[in-house]
Amino acid sequence: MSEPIRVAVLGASGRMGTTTVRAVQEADGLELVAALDAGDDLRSVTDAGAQVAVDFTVPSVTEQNVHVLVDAGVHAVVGTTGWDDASLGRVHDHLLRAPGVGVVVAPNFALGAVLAMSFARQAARWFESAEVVELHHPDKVDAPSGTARHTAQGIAAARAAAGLGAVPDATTQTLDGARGADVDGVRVHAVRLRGLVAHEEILLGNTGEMLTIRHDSFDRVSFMPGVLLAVRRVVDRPGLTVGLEHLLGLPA
Ligand SMILES: NC(=O)C1=CN([C@@H]2O[C@H](COP(=O)(O)OP(=O)(O)OC[C@H]3O[C@@H](n4cnc5c(N)ncnc54)[C@H](OP(=O)(O)O)[C@@H]3O)[C@@H](O)[C@H]2O)C=CC1
Ligand SMILES: O=C(O)C1=N[C@H](C(=O)O)C[C@H](O)C1
Repeated sequence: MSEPIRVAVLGASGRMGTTTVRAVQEADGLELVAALDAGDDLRSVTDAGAQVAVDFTVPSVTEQNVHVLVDAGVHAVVGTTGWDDASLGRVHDHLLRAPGVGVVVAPNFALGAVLAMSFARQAARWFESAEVVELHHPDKVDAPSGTARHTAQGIAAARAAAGLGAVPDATTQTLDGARGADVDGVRVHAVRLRGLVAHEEILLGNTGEMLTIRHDSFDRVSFMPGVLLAVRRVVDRPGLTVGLEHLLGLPA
């Protein structure tokens, strides 16, 4: 039998961190060797001999964590939000100087959410209108969600590739925020409600019809199959991968 993959979890006491620690401990072929929280020294990841670190921390520290891990030759699986083209570009460039090291950044590890985003990209070219509504627990610190941004970017790219123009919208008078955030021309709305975990609705409209694509994470265990898949794959996937769709063989 092959040796287990040695895994560290960053943000281990958080909502996702605690679920990830449990999932790694229960997974075949993985061994939890370090669990770090705010204030812990990242050197304990390498001291513990971790091959892969999973980051579920906070947007303000996740990029710096990844650079430290890459310098140490540790593969990274990142679920923390807050990434943009500039921060992803810096990690991409860093990885060119660290051959063999892999980083997977995924805004959502729930298989249904990744499929919903893929379906939305596939459908987007056939609809005049598109808007995204994300709904989360009120303890979430960022809005809109990383998933909603990724969804809107995918829809916008599909619309552009199909030669569609701007989404129709006659609004000229509005309260600030009433039409949500503009992500590449696609409106994104964020709801924060006690009782929710993580939910998204993608609304696609034509005259006389609407297609709704909805995904619900009712429990954080929904993210774990995707996290474990990424941990197992990242060790043989050098460079930067953005989005779990690439590991599931879905069209990007
Ligand atoms: N990709 C995906 O599928 C998913 C992504 N997420 C994202 O994951 C992130 C975490 O979410 P969630 O678990 O709900 O948030 P929490 O606030 O529950 O957890 C974050 C944890 O990170 C800790 N932390 C802060 N700074 C550091 C640091 N420098 N090193 C190590 N740990 C640190 C915090 O500690 P302290 O509280 O002491 O500051 C806290 O325990 C968010 O960005 C969220 O959007 C969430 C769900 C799914
Ligand atoms: O903070 C959360 O809870 C979640 N964050 C991620 C995001 O911002 O997209 C993934 C999921 O929506 C849960």
